[in-house]
Amino acid sequence: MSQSEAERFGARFDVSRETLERLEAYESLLAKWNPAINLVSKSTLADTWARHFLDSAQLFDLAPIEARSWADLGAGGGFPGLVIAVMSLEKTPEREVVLVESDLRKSAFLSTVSRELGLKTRILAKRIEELDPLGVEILSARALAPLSQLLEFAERHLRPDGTALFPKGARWQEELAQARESWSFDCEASPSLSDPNSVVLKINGAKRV
Ligand SMILES: C[S@@+](CC[C@H](N)C(=O)[O-])C[C@H]1O[C@@H](n2cnc3c(N)ncnc32)[C@H](O)[C@@H]1O
Repeated sequence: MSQSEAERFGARFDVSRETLERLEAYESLLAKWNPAINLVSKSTLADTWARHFLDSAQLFDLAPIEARSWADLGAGGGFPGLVIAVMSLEKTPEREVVLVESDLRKSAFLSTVSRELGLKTRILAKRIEELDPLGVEILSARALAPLSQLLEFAERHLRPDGTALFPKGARWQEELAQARESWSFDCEASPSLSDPNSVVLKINGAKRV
């Protein structure tokens, strides 16, 4: 862990020392478990704050602070869901973050971090397609599926007035055009803080056309 990275993160997102200590504990657990279960690619592990924490935390500010329910689909090693849960504990403590991850070893990791950090989460070790509708206010998914598929998940799991937040890479415009063939929706694309070619798509009011 680089102290200056944590400090920069703290200043950028205006979070307390306690929140930074929780993220440091998360970083240690990630480094400990990663060789066995490959939660993130080895090449990004040395740069967890920029590649994973910052990239996840940017979604926090795009969601209404009053939202009480958030689900992160295909959470993997906890990005963005666990970072959102850490920030929520300080800033909106009544919020519950549901983490959906079908891989049992990864979901065991999510449960361990969550318990050790005292987070308000619910870990669902199931396939997204097998879940009863979650009815959440905010839905996120990073590196899970093309936008059209994510909108199908949102149709089932997001409240009609809810907001979907999907980080997307360099081909985001192509995915957006393809999704518009089957869906109508409002979409704002915010430039990513972690990669100049990437964006976070904020989607509301998705309906099949
Ligand atoms: C490429 S990883 C991304 C993980 C994390 N969101 C990230 O950005 O680091 C996709 C994750 O989604 C999980 N996954 C894929 N399809 C799923 C499904 N249908 N239901 C639940 N989890 C799924 C995989 O096990 C994997 O951990």
